[in-house]
Amino acid sequence: MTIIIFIRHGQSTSNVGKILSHDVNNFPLTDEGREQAKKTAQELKRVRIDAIFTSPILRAYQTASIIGDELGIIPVIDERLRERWLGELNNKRFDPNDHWKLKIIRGQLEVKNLEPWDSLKRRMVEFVTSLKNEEVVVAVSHYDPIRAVIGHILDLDDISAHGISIPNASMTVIEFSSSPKILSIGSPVLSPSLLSKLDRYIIRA
Ligand SMILES: O=C(O)[C@@H](CO)OP(=O)(O)O
Repeated sequence: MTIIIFIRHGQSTSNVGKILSHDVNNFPLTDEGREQAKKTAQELKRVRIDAIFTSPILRAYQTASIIGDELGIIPVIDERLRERWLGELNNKRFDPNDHWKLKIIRGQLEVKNLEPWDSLKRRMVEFVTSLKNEEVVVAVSHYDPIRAVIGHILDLDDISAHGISIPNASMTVIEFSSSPKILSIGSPVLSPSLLSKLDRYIIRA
């Protein structure tokens, strides 16, 4: 069994500008995003962390570096954690009140080269199943890829998982075994109930 703590990167300039981007070297963390990452790092100090993996994309890598500095762990880049390939939506603004995904499902929008939901699920599950047993791993990724892990476990398609909220720098904790368990979704803190489930990994309650 492996415990994976998926962390969505801290707030970035792309989030503030409501821009979708799979670019690697654009859209850094904002000052708020750096503070969010530091707060999450303080939470993570409460459990034993064996490794940190991160998406190569700047906002995620910066988040992982802030956490790694606090925990004394050097983050390892893993391409499977990268942002969804957005095709012709890349670097485009989106309106959260008239979401592009709803437009697609209603046949009002077609997006060339958008990475399919099944591809997201496949690469995220490949990442999880490549991890060593009995490890506690931090994985810094993005909104859609983390939703895809939840979608895999709950057997939800992209739109059926649309309402899942994964705030910046939040923790989605998965106990991965032959029957995976979701221990938290988009949580800003490790709650006492969650810590009780991680009791053998706790350093400081
Ligand atoms: O832009 C967003 O809302 C999401 C989409 O997956 O990306 P990120 O988590 O990188 O902000």
